[in-house]
Amino acid sequence: MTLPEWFAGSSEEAGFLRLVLDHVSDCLVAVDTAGTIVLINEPYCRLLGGEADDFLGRHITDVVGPQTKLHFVARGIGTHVGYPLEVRGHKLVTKQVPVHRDGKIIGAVGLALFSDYDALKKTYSRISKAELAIPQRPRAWQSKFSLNDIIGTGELMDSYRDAIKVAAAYDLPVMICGETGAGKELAAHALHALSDRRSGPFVWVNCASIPSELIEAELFGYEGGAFTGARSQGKPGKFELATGGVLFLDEIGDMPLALQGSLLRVLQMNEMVRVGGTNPVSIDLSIVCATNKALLDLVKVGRFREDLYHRLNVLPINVPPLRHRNDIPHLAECLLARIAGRLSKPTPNLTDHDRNLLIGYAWPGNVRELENALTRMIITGTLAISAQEVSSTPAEPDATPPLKDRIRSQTDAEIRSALKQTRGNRSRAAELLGISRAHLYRLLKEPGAK
Ligand SMILES: Nc1ncnc2c1ncn2[C@@H]1O[C@H](COP(=O)(O)OP(=O)(O)OP(=O)(O)O)[C@@H](O)[C@H]1O
Repeated sequence: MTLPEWFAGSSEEAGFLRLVLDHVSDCLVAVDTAGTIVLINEPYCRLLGGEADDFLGRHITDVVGPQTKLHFVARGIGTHVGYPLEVRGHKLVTKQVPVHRDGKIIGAVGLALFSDYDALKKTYSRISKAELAIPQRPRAWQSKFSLNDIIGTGELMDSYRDAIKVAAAYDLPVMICGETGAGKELAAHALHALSDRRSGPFVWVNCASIPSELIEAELFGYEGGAFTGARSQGKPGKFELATGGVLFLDEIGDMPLALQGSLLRVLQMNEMVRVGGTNPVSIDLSIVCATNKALLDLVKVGRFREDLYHRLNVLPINVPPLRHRNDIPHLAECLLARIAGRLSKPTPNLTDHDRNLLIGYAWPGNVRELENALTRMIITGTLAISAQEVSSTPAEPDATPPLKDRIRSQTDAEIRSALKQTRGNRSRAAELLGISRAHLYRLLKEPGAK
């Protein structure tokens, strides 16, 4: 390469830079503000069919043709990225940008991004295929709430929050039980936000709201043309979308029996096949389920598979119903401020009468019902709860042991049963529990394990 004075120094750096430019397989040319070629690398010389000395010192339009814009760019007139340029029969896609020194334009550099359109087409097709292969992760698949969003004071709420923290610390299936509106979905979001999988997606499915004939495709995805109406390029299911994160199966008690069998197989094998597909895809996610039904009762009447129940119910979280909580006025005050803020209204104060109403009512719809009553209060100015629904004595909290202890004993029971079934074979017991062997060993070594 023949070089301009300012580039032709004999320092090691200048030599190295010259070598780099010659080794770059893309064509590169630089001009000064007059459009005169001051630098040209080997690949461009090869493409033009000459030596650098044949081109240096000549105007760029003489060498590559009148369609180039590089001499304009060198005078500060524009920048061109992805500019198509035909040079001696070669169809290039180029980038032409000005070169600045001390804030002044001193020339321009032209670089071929692609040396022919075929190379561009091939690259485009590779990118498209790679994009199709990567499951798209829309921003929507994120947890929206954290532990801080769970309002509540007192022992009952502390042990409920502890149960979420414990569940978030393990990569084990979690079963969240609680009445409607008590906060099961909120707990699932908080769990994901606390877990090691928080940077992965949080994908939710409501098993009760998807028609049973569609739920399999919704969960496991489908290949193109798997059924009438299927998208031609297929679609990833919720399992694939949740890769690396948490899959939240809400209302698990409403999952059709046939699908329960498929789900169990997927959890046992740790891999799934899309509907209409043949290739198994391995899965890497945590399962969190929620139910407001007594699953064991469903098991007894044959509406929920017992084996699936045991596989999913490894770490239970019981969300307390509102009537068992002794912090209702505090919760109501916090919610009033939150809802009033959202509605851009002043926050009303609770009177003693309001507090008594709140404490005395049974709240069958739990926190959701409370939120609705408070929203109406902000709008109408009065807290209206139907008098006949207010009981004379507030409900007492259950005298159950702390949730942490219940989780521990539940985990122990599951492990004991698995070890019994496998006659003490820990590898097989781990398999049966759907956890790794190392995980089982960790659980067995934990303080309090029986
Ligand atoms: N401890 C809490 N602090 C603040 N808000 C809460 C709390 N618990 C529940 N909520 C709010 O109550 C509403 C109902 O909660 P969520 O949807 O989590 O209940 P759910 O148990 O999943 O109900 P469902 O069974 O009907 O689906 C939501 O707006 C949620 O943010």
